[in-house]
Order: sequence, then structure tokens, then C-alpha cells
Amino acid sequence: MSTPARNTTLTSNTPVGAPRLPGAPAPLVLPARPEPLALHASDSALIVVDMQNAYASIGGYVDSAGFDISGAQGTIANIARTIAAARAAGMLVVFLQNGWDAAYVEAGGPGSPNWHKSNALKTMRAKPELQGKFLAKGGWDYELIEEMKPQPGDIVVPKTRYSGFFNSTLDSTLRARGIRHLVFTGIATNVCVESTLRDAFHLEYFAVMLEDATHELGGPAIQKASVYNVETFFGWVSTVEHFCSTFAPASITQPAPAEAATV
Ligand SMILES: NC(=O)N/C=C\C(=O)O
Repeated sequence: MSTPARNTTLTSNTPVGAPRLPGAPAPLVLPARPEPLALHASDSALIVVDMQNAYASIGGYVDSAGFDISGAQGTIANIARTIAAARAAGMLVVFLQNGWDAAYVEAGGPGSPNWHKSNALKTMRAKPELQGKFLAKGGWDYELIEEMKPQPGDIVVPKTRYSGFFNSTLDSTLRARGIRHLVFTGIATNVCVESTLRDAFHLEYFAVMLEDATHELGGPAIQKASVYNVETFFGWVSTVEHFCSTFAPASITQPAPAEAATV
């Protein structure tokens, strides 16, 4: 698939972002496409979408349902680096956690499109021996992965559908803290990340996705399409390197050294 054309006449180098109160300190400028973003750590939140065993671990739901998650490891390392930078900068870190009660009442029955479209529910119906295993609160699949354990000051927002804003406390949690800019990471780029980011746009947040801190379900062409959608219609696109160098000292956010080779 060729890369969709970018309309360069619609881009600019002038930073954009939420309006600031008179006298507010100058914001930091995050390099991004199609424009740089002007923001403060204090009016921004890092949103970590669904970094659960279901989406990022071998043996979890998406792996069991036949999706390729071989690229997830690099994404995990990049998100961990981003989280460290956000915490060092005093930026709120919000973990979204997708799933339902153990009896799957929150998943909806046959009257809900979710019952028909959720590949977790479909896989469990097709393989009854897996019933109860995927995305059920209290189970391993639902848990955030080891590398993404919340720390004091972070917030965890449970959700039951792809968008983190649907039927959740996310919007009120952010508004109560004066948050106007959202930095998106997580899995999957084209499903829960993009769904939440689209809703963020409609709720008047300035949303930026760190493209190398997200991972798609469906292959590289899908990642490209989602990045194009965000950059062109719903928000901005940046990278982990830009985020870390904008918000945190290098010593905190250097990539982990490669493991010593075993000989
Ligand atoms: N977290 C996600 O993007 N989820 C995608 C699919 C699903 O939950 O079935």
C-alpha cells in the first residue's frame, strides 16, 4: 500500500494548543505533525491504553485469537520510557483498562453490537474451553502487564468498550484536573487508541499520538492508516524521542541498553 499523500499546504510550523490564561508561563513545544504542539506538563495527561496481558502478552486474548503481537515488545519498552518521562515531568499518567465483570454482564448480550464484534467474546464462544478466560476482571488476561504497574499518583480508569470515554470516569477525571492535552500510547492503534482519541477530539481535547508507542491489530498498513487519520483529521502525531526530550532530562529516559549477548 502506498503512503497516503499529505497536503503540505495545510501544515505550519506555528505551535498550536489549548488557549492559555494571561500571565501563564510559556509552554513547552512538542515537535509533532502536522504542527508542533504547545503544552504544559500540568495541563496534559499521558494516556496509556489497555496495556494488559490480553493485548501485549503471549497467551493473552489477541494472541489466542490469532492476531500477530510480535511487535508488541518494542512498543512496551517505548511506553515504559514515555511513562518515566511523564512522571519525571509531573504529568498525570492515566492507565485505561479494558474488560468486563467475570459474568460478562458489562459486555452486553446478543442485543449489543459488542457481543457480535468483540473478538474476545467470539473466540470464547467458538472455544468453550476458553470461556471466562479473556478480559474478565480478576483474571490474568485483564491485568496490566508487569512493566506498566501504576504508581501512587497515577490513575486507572476501567472501561467496557473501545473508547475510554464511553460510560467511564475519564472525561470528568481529566476536566477536574484542568487537562486539555492528551498524549496517547498503547494497543491497539486502530481500535482503542484511535476510538479514544477520536472521542477526545469531539470533547475538545488536543490529542497527540506517539506513533512508536502504539501497536496495531491488523498489520503495518493499518498502523499507517491510523496515523494518517490522526495526523490529518483528529489530532497530532509525534514520537517517544520527541516526547522524552521535550519533557524530561535525558538521564531519566534513555532507552534501556541492549542486553548483553549470551555466549
Ligand atoms: N485495546 C484495543 O484496542 N482492543 C481491541 C480489540 C478488542 O478489545 O477486542
